[in-house]
Parts: sequence; structure tokens; C-alpha cells
Amino acid sequence: MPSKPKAKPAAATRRASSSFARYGNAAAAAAVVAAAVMASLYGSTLPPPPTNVSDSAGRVPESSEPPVIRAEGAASAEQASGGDEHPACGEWAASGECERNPAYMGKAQRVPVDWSLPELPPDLATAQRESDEAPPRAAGGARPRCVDERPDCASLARANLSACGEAAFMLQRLLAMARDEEEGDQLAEDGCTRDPTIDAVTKRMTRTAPAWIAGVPEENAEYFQILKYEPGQFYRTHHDQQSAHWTPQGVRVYTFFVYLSDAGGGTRFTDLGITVTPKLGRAVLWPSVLDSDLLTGEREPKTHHEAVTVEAGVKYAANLWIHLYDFKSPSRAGECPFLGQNTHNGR
Ligand SMILES: O=C(O)CCC(=O)C(=O)O
Ligand SMILES: [Fe+2]
Repeated sequence: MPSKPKAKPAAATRRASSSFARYGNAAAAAAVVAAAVMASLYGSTLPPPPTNVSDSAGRVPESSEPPVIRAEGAASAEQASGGDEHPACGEWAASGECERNPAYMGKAQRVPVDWSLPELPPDLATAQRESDEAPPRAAGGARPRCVDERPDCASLARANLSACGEAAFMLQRLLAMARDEEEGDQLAEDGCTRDPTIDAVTKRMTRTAPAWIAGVPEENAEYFQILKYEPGQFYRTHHDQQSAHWTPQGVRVYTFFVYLSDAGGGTRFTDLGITVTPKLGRAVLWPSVLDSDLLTGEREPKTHHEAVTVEAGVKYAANLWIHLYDFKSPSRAGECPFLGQNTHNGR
């Protein structure tokens, strides 16, 4: 009985003041951070080419298993991303992968992935330095252990650790709220009501990852959408940029995604061949729109993703979608028009 928690409509009634200027290169920086997070999560072993990337219609074979890449150490983002420059590309081609695995190999040739890391913009670099210098916030005095050589690894690890405490708190809250819910899959905000507890956690989480979303006003975030998947449930390939550029809240620039349990199927980035494994407190940030497309809403083509079918256990997670403009003011005004087109399985 496959299903996906349905996104509820969000509010929008008037155009809020633009915060466009505050983004600068934030989306590009977010791509960098997402790469760093992914690189810090995954290992140095070169994965085989993914065999189950979606086809051009976004379909993913039901039976195939996602390539879950895990190990200690760090893979370079380039290694994890595929692309023409992938070190194993020639080897794969020579061994017949182009015929066996045309979706991945063809895509890799058409859309070489550019994970070159530009310098962090000054505001992000400052936020990151401050985060590095701040005393660790969390969890039994434990210091985050950094297995990655990247200079920004410590702050990312700390953000992850801090998020862990928040995630546990959030899950507790979620379960309390779930008592009367039949489905139990959309428990945070529907864009028209506000829960002060969840809101407080949102604020803290926003501060928890200052280097990730520096310069983005908290008002630009939607409310956490809490997800619950039972065995057999999934959410097939889609893109999170579902908000028209002409709406008051503008496009969804980022997704901040936090796992609230260790169980369940991962989040698979179908164009990148990367699967993030759920772990309580683990968070991933990815951009849905590049800087150049903030005003058109064109989707960042590399961040299509899916929730892999949960085989056992119950998966809890939370989405926080962050817009180009103030989302909360129009939302509080009380109207809830649909955000935009539903791109489930859409490209
Ligand atoms: O559950 C997941 O891993 C991803 C969920 C997702 O992509 C979404 O709700 O938009
Ligand atoms: Fe999504």
C-alpha cells in the first residue's frame, strides 16, 4: 500500500518584501555544503555505477535496490557524483555498462556533474568560523568526531550532533501529536496553524546550522513537515521545487531534511546515485534552484530524489522547505492556496 505523506497547501496572500539580495551565492554554497555533507557521510570506496536511476520520465524500477554507499573516511564529491570525469567511467564503459546501464551512463555523458567547490562567500565563511569557535552545544559533552579532511567538516559534524538532540525532542513531540491521527504522516504544520513548540524547534534548528543557511531569514522557512513511513511505503522520484516563482513566497530554494529515526529506506538522489541512510539527527541540506534561476523557478537538475521503500521498521523524518521570500507572513494571513504544481515523478 504505497503512499506518500501529502504536502498540505501553504499560505500566500500578499507579496512579502524581497530577500533576494541576501542570498547572493547561497544556493551555490548550499550545493557545496550538500556535497560536503554527503562526502562526510560516505566513504572512500568507489561505488559501482548506479543501476536504478530514473529514466527520462522519472520512473524507477520497483525491484531494484538503491546503491547505498557507506564507509569510513571520505569520498571526493566528484567520486560520489558520477559524470564524464568519473574516475571509473572508462572502466565501466569498457566492461559493458553503457549497454547494461544506459540510463546512468547516458545521463552521465549528457550532464557532466560539476562539483567544483567555489570559495565560500564571506558571510557564510564568517558564520562557519563562528560555529567552529563556539562551544559545542550538545549531547552529553561528546565532541563530534570528524573523519573528513575538509576544513568545514567540524562545523558540519557539530551541526549534525546538535540536530540530534533537537531531532529526539521533535520525535517525542511528533509522537504526542500523532496519538489522534489516523495516518500520522502530516503532523507538523499545514501552513495555516502554528504550533509554538514546533516553531521553537524550527528556530533552534535554523540556528543549529548557521553555516548552512546563513543569511536566510527564518521567516522564509515553511513549517516542518513530519513524515512517517511504514514498511512498504515510499515516495518516488520527484523534485522539491514546487512553488511558482510568482507566488508571494517565491521558489523553494533549499530543502533541509532531518531524519528522526534510524530505520527505513534512505533518501536517494537519483541523478547523483547517492543514497543518504536515515540516522536519528542526521540532516541533509540541498538546493532546489541555482542562483541563476531564483527568479524563474527552474529546477536544479541534480537534486531529484526519492524516498526508498521502507523494508522494516518505521521511518520518521522532517522536511523544512526554505523559500526565496518570506513564507510565514502570507501564511499567517490565513489563506492557503496551493503552492504550485505537483511534480511527483515530474521532471
Ligand atoms: O523521506 C525521504 O527520504 C524524502 C522525502 C521527500 O523527499 C519529501 O517529502 O519531499
Ligand atoms: Fe522531496
